[in-house]
This record gives sequence, structure tokens and C-alpha cells, in this order.
Amino acid sequence: MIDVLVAQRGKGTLRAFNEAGVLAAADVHVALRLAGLGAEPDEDVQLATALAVRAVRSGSVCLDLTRLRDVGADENSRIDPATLPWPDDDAVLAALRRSPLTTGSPTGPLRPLRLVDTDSGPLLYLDRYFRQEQTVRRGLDARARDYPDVDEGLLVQRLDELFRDPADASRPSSAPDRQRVAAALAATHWTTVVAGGPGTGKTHTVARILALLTSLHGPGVRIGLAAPTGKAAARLQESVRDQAGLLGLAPDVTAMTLHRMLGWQRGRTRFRYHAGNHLPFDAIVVDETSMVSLTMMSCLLEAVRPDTRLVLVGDPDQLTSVDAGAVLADLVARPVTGTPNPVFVNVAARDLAAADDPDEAAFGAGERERLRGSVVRLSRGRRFGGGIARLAVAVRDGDDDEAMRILRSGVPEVSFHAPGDLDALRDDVVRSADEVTAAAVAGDAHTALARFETHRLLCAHRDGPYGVQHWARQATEWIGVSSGRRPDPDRWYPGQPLMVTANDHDLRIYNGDTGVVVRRGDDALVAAFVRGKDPFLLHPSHLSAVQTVYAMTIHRSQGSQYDTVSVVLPDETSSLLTRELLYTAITRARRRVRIIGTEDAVRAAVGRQVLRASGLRRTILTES
Ligand SMILES: Nc1ncnc2c1ncn2[C@@H]1O[C@H](COP(=O)(O)OP(=O)(O)OP(=O)(O)O)[C@@H](O)[C@H]1O
Repeated sequence: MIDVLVAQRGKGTLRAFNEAGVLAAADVHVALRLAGLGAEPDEDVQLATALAVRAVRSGSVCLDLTRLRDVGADENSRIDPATLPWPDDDAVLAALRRSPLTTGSPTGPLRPLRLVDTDSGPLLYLDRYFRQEQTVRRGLDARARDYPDVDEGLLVQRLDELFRDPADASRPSSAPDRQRVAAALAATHWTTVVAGGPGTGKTHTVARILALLTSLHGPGVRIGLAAPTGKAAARLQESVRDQAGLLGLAPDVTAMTLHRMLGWQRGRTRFRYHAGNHLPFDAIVVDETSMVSLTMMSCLLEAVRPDTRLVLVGDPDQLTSVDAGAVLADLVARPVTGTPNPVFVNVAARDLAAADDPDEAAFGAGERERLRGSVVRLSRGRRFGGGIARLAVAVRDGDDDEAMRILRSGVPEVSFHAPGDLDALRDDVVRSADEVTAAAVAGDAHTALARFETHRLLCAHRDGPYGVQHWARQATEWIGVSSGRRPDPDRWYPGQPLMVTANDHDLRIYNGDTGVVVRRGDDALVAAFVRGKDPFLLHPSHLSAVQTVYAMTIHRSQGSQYDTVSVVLPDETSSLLTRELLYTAITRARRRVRIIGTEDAVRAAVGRQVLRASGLRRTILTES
């Protein structure tokens, strides 16, 4: 309830911003505490400090001092922030330049803020985040200074074997093949970023990268596979194992959460692996990197040996991590530092020179520049029907007219419904619940879990008329009316859809995992979760943190896909309604996406991009 609190000690400008809901009480408290410790009476500095704390709270790594007033109204704002008593930008900057909080306190070593001049203006950091960003920046730059030794002949041969023409497996795929380029980059550079939307073959490519590295360095090559969440790690492991036989990879290849790979230790603040104790791998692949925060990325880069290949995979257009940073998007957009390995230039020459193919676009000038920084984007969607892919691209590119045109075009994969037009949604909710329940009652966990993936109802908010709670109640009511049964909310029942809300490392059940309650042969109820080929079963009472999930937030759905996705959009004033949110929701759908909301809400979402300030995309000129 931080939002409604007003800091008792705040005065003047801070108090006005706090009362307006722009600053939370916690922002004010931190700013006043730092000002007290650093003997800084200047109100402008105190306001900038509080805004820097707020910036981190809302996902930025720093405060962009050229856009102070862009803090924007959010759910907590009670008045239009533009009407607040904003100080003059130049005065704030001048005060920060001479402040003991940025230059060092005369009363001690305290220097909690960093003022950094960049090619696009000054940024204000809380010291901790500046240090983390520097770790990432310097780590990446150092890793780009040289490259691994690779046998070019063997590399060409293996690339040809691994990337085959889908229509005629007896020959290599035609150029340009971006997946082959991604694998060539990963073999020839210490750090590679493989970006791509859903279904563009990221996991397919990862499996081939692992096979390639195994050929180049022998079967003893030590590979670490990780993802930021347990669910994503389980999915990665499953996909790679599916292809292991075909590609000659070890059948027991395992993936783990990044926390686990880094050696999270109960009760300790530090990971087991760090700059003084490097991770014992020759190659590390991280999937779903868009969900990795700046803090985790800096821990990872510190812990990676300089001669370990690091491959970062993910979709930079998706929602970013809950914590501060949008590292993957920053890495894709950051200025290129290193020089490419000449072996790569030779090996990829055919793909780089190729013209557009009916299936694959040629590399443009901007992309060639990115390749120099070992960043490649996979672009050919291999899973969606055309309508979903075109809608996702229109949203990603900020083209609201095109998004509306597709939504209203009547293509079978996409439909658009006014807020009260709920018949089709109700039918899908009731049908999928009936199918899940029938399988669960019959004790068929496999089918129950499969049917549970056929439809998902997604919301932006948790609370309120557009929130998960409201829509879960609505879904329960529809199911109750249709089936004539009203489940007792305090008892487990067959067909009950579950979502885990906290990690349990011992049970290997993770926050965000979804499952279904199923009746076993002896009539006992078990909770079933997807784990590889066979469902993982356990008594529901072993689950310490679990919810019934007839609707879920779009944030929670990240990393999963469903046959049909229904998205309830909030009204256009909701600050949660952003391009990244809508893109993430649409791309959760494998076959069909249904958007429920107004045209204004769609246009507002497409028009509002999450702006997470960070210095990674900029060149630093000076830092105080
Ligand atoms: N080059 C290819 N030839 C044939 N099939 C492919 C190729 N690349 C990918 N696929 C197939 O396309 C589908 C999507 O690929 P994959 O799962 O690797 O995509 P992804 O980008 O990892 O998706 P997600 O974002 O869901 O993780 C899979 O069924 C995969 O087998």
C-alpha cells in the first residue's frame, strides 16, 4: 500500500509530488535519508534522488535527466503530473553536479548517486545500478575484444550438415538462413545474442548450436543451459532433449534456472559463482533473456569465464523483467564495440550476400552492423497462422492502423470483440473446462493437461473490472451455470486448474507453473503438472503456494503458449496497457487470438511503449 502513504517527513516539493501520487512514501524516505547522510539540503537534488528511486521501482535502471517530466501519470497518480511544481531542468542538473551525493560527502565516503554524461544527455543513477551496468558494459566489451579459435573447414562442414533444406534434406538450406548465421556467430564469438519472436526457431537453433560446439570441441565440452524461470528452463530442456537423438547430443542434457546455475544459497546474499569463482562451463546458453534483470545479468557476466561462450536468446519485444532493466532489448540496440571474427565473415559470406528469399529476408544494412556486434535476429515465423504473425508485427512496429485493419479483417486466426460481446469467450471457457474436467474425472492426467492448454483467458490487471480476479469469478460462474455444479472453493476438485505462486526448489515446482487436479484410480486427488513426456503428480496438499486459475495476467503467461488466447484489455487510460503487453499477449496464441476491448484501448496500447531508461544503449562521455 505504498502508493497511498504520504511520507510524514516530506516537505515542499517532495511532499507535493508525494501527495500527487507521483512519488511513493518509500521514494521520499530514501531521498531524505540519503540527503541527511550526505548533508544535502537542496530540494532539487532531493527531488531528483526520489525520482531516481522511483525510476528503479518502475523498471528503469536510471533517471533520464532530459526527460524529467516524462514520469507520466500512473495508476497511483491523483493529479496530472504536468501541473506539479517542476523545477527548472538546468537548475536540477547544476545542483546535482555540485551535490555531495554525486561528488562524495565531506562527512564520509558516502556517494550514493552517479551523474553520468552520455552522448544523449545526462543520466542519474543510484550507485548500485551504475556499478551493475558497468559490470555488464565492461564484461561485454572485454569479451568482444577477441574471439575463439575455430577450425573453419570443420565449421563449414557442420553448418551444412545441421541446417538442411526443409523441402529436400539431402542438401543444405538455401541462403539466407538466419538460423545458420546465428550458429556461425555463436561458434566464432564469445558472446552472441539470438533475438527472435515466438516460433522463429530459437530453440531449434539452440539445439544446433550445442551440436555444433560439441563437434568443434569434442563430447567433453561442458554446456550450461539456463532460463530465468523454472518453467522456461523445463521447456528449454524438453525441447533440446527432443532433438538430442537427431543431433547427437547427450540425451540427459539438463537446463536449470539462472539462480540455480549461479549457485543460489539459502540465507546467503551472494551466489556461489562470481568473479573470483567462475562457472565451470565451456558454453552457456540462456533462454528467455528478455526476463533477465540488470542485476542478474551483471551477476552472470561476472561469473562467466572469459573463454566461455555465452549465447543469450530471447524476444526483445516482449515484456521485460519485473526488476529493473530491459537488458536484452538494450543489448540488441547498443552501439557495436568489437570486431567480427574473420572466420565468421568467411563462413557467413553466402548468407550475407544472398538476396531476399520467398521465406527469409536478406540482411539489411542495420542488421549487418548488428552482426558485427554478434547480434542476429531470426525473423521467419514457423509456427503461427499468418494473421497472428501479421498482427504481432503491426503491434511491435507501432502501426495501430494496420493492427486495427487486421483485427477487423475477419481472418480466421484473429477476432476483435466489444467489451460486452462475450458469447464466444464464454463458449471457450466452458468448453475447455468441460474437457479438462472430463479427463480429470477419468484419471487421464495427460489429456487433462493437454486440454488445459487449449484456451487461456488473459488480463492486464489483477484487480478491478478488467482484472484477473473479476474474470476468474465470471468464468467460474459460466462454468457453474453450464455444468450445474458449483465447486466448493475450499476443497480440491477434479478439473481444478492450478497455478503455483512460489518456487519450491525441493519439489522442483516453480512460480508460474500450471497444472490440473486429477482423480487417481484409488479415488484420491493428485495435482498434475507437465514435466517432459509424463505428467508429474503430487498430492495437492504438498503445494504450499497455489491458486485456482481460470484467468491469469499477461505477465504470468510469459514463456507459455496456448491454442486460443482471449485477451481482456483494460480501458485506454490504464498505464499497464502498453505495446509490449499487447505483443506478449498476442504471441501467446498458437492458433487463434481473441481481443476483447475497445478500439481506443488497442490504439492506446500500440502507441504506448515501455520506456526503461538505461545507459547500455549509449556511449558514456564522463561520469562523476
Ligand atoms: N529450420 C527449421 N526447419 C524446420 N522446422 C523448424 C525450423 N526452425 C524451427 N522449426 C520448427 O518450428 C517450430 C518453432 O520452433 P522453436 O520452438 O524452435 O521456436 P522458438 O523461437 O524457440 O519458439 P518460442 O518463442 O515459443 O520459444 C518448432 O516446431 C520447430 O521444430
